[in-house]
Amino acid sequence: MNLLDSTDFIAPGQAAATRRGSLGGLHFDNRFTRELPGDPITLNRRRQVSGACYSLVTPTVVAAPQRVAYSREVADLLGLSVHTCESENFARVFTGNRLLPGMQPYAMCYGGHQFGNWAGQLGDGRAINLGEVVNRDGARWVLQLKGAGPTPYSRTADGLAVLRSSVREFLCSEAMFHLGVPTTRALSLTLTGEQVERDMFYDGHPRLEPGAVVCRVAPSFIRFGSFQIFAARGEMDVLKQLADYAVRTDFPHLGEPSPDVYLQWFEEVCRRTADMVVHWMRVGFVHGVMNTDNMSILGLTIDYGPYGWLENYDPDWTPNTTDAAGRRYRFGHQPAICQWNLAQLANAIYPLIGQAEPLQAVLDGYATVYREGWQRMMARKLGLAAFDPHTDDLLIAELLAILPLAETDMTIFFRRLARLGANDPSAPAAGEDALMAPLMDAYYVPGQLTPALRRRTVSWLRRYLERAGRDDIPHEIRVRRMNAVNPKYVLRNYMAQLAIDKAEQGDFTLIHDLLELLRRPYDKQPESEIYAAKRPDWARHRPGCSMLSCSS
Ligand SMILES: Nc1ncnc2c1ncn2[C@@H]1O[C@H](COP(=O)(O)OP(=O)(O)OP(=O)(O)O)[C@@H](O)[C@H]1O
Ligand SMILES: [Mg+2]
Repeated sequence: MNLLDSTDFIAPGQAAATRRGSLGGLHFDNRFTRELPGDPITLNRRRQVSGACYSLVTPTVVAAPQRVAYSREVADLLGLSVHTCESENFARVFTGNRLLPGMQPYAMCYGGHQFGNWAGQLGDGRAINLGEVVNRDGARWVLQLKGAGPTPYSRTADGLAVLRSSVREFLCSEAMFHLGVPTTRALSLTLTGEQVERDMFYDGHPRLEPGAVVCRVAPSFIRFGSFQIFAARGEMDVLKQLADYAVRTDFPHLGEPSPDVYLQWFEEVCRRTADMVVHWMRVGFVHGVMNTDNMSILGLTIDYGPYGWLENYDPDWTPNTTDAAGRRYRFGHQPAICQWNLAQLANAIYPLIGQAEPLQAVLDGYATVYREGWQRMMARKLGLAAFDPHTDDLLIAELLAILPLAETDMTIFFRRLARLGANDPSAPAAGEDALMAPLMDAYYVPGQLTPALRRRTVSWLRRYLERAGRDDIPHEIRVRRMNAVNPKYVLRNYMAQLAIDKAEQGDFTLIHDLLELLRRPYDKQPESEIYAAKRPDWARHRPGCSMLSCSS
């Protein structure tokens, strides 16, 4: 039987499907709702929800579900065939119009610090979890619709998402995965057939935009703020239940929960978070809204809102106009913000451990874990065999001091470094023009590369080549290694915007093309060379390309 035959569906509002078991390949096992306390009130009304990790809520039925795109890798993870993904029912299920037996939709309760201030209860205001699929390998994947209608946590907002932000979320989740960055995944992008009003820059110019839903997929969507809310309310029993659940479900290798295991768990969360942000720094990703409600307990990148990609290397850049004044979430500040967020998580779980010192020690350890991870990563970007503290701290510091002095495309610059002949003993002695030639495409404004800056850059290149030459790695191997960590293609801000512009006209081809391109971000793809080039000039100041807001 086809998995998504209409006979397999029940409409929202009909009796909730409580039947567990497999259905044409999708096997639901809803451990989160089964094991954790739920909200006894099932009325979908905005309110404070106490003593509960979730509220049962049904996605809002929409007018005309239409599939825009899906990720075949994520479909495969879940065991969904191409035939199923291209069926009409697929769009109905993944906009929330139809529930499959075994699904039990719910919104999660969480709180969070937003821009450094405690915001109280936030929760899934527009995300609705459909259920947990256990796939053929026994792996657990939670399916979550973003933009599926209001929930008790919607506060003053509408519970919806627009095509613009959903294209960005869909493409970037998958692009990040293929870059090797820990992330939530995206199964599908669908249109609802309804219009949603948004004031993109909060400046009194609302417009109607097409409504859309992304189906996200992750082993868990638990956030730092999921623990904070219970600690803040003094609901210690729920805090403990959630922590025990998280340890048992997602960190089973740590053993049965105990104060010591909670500490080890926190240490692992610190390590995973450090690993995630090292990857962000490697590929030039700026999250844009690193509030504690947007931090995954699994160390996954979550919430692709006003994110952006560093084009010219500028550690002070933030894509988020809402953050323009304080630049709290600027590129260079992300590792420190992770530590600040981890400190909030430590505060929240402190009652489970009862001792501040060991928590503080783990938190302090984050700085070391991050630094070492960053050093290894930078050494790889430069094609060095290993980070040598005697020389490489200064070498890298000088490079990062030079890059912002002229607008220099980060992605192109690092990718092109591999073209320099680091194994050739005569390379450092090459003339200035020969040394600079592979890098010239990275400069946005030729005039900014003054003779003094050019001399300084050349002198750094010579130093770098001498240092790299000492490693004695064959050229082809060095190039291969560098090309495996320095992407050729990233989702440049303007590329997502072009895909949005077309999609809003009903043309989804660029979404499909970019999804395809970004499946192989490290490979040469000659037919797509244009996307490996610098951001075009028209995109320099265009909204959506250089500045974004939280409006989505
Ligand atoms: N249109 C909306 N309707 C209802 N709630 C919303 C809406 N937009 C954001 N929220 C809620 O506001 C809070 C902060 O929003 P934020 O922009 O971090 O999240 P988000 O983009 O909706 O979702 P997520 O973190 O799940 O990716 C969250 O509780 C979120 O659910
Ligand atoms: Mg969020």
